[in-house]
Amino acid sequence: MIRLRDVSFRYDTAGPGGAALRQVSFDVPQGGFRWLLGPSGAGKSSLLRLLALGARPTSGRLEVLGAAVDGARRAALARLRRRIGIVQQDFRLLPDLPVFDNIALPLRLQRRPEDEIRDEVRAILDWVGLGERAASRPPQLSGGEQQRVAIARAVIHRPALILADEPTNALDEYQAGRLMELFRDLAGLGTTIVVATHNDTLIRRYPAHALELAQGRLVRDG
Ligand SMILES: Nc1ncnc2c1ncn2[C@@H]1O[C@H](COP(=O)(O)OP(=O)(O)OP(=O)(O)O)[C@@H](O)[C@H]1O
Repeated sequence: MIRLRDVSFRYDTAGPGGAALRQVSFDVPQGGFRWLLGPSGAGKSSLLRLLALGARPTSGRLEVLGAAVDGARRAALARLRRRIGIVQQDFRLLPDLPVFDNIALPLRLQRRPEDEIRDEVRAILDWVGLGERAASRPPQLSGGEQQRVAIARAVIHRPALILADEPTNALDEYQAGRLMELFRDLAGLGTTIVVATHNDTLIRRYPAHALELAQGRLVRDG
């Protein structure tokens, strides 16, 4: 469950009048899927950053997974963050760690036993078609392969909320379709999912409730 009420956000470095989000209000129920749309600079990444607890609103009220973010202690935010899976536009993989360990990170943070971790990582590596690349380092992979590692890392710990910024931009149509089917299955199991994209073909193929931003304001919720 996500709830925003009159959320505004301005970067510390922004000039006068340069708010990235202006009085944005919406709800997403648990298990809801939302496209996040809008032209470049509209505020999509900024909104995802707030939802990922990477920054706090400048004003307004934000609840993520049912918890109020304003005033929450850092330890509480850190616990909440572990229930969120994030696919960033630039993947943010650790270049010196093998693919296996990149994907295992969220499970290691949960202190899961190593034999369980091995089984889970192997299964998801097969699902993303990278079963043979477990020992490779991210810089040895293509863009699409790196994006699939980032997706695997975002979903492996079965987060309650998935936030994805252009998660298909390096994928081919077949892989993008499989990702959308995974998202649909996960939403059906109660995962809340927000996906920012410019991919019109994908949006047409998978029509869903959309949140649309323009110059930091929410101009569509439906
Ligand atoms: N680190 C930053 N410091 C200052 N201003 C920023 C920063 N990041 C983004 N902005 C500004 O905030 C506004 C919203 O940017 P944001 O990145 O959220 O847009 P976006 O919709 O995600 O764009 P894109 O589709 O290009 O990724 C823009 O005016 C941008 O210039």
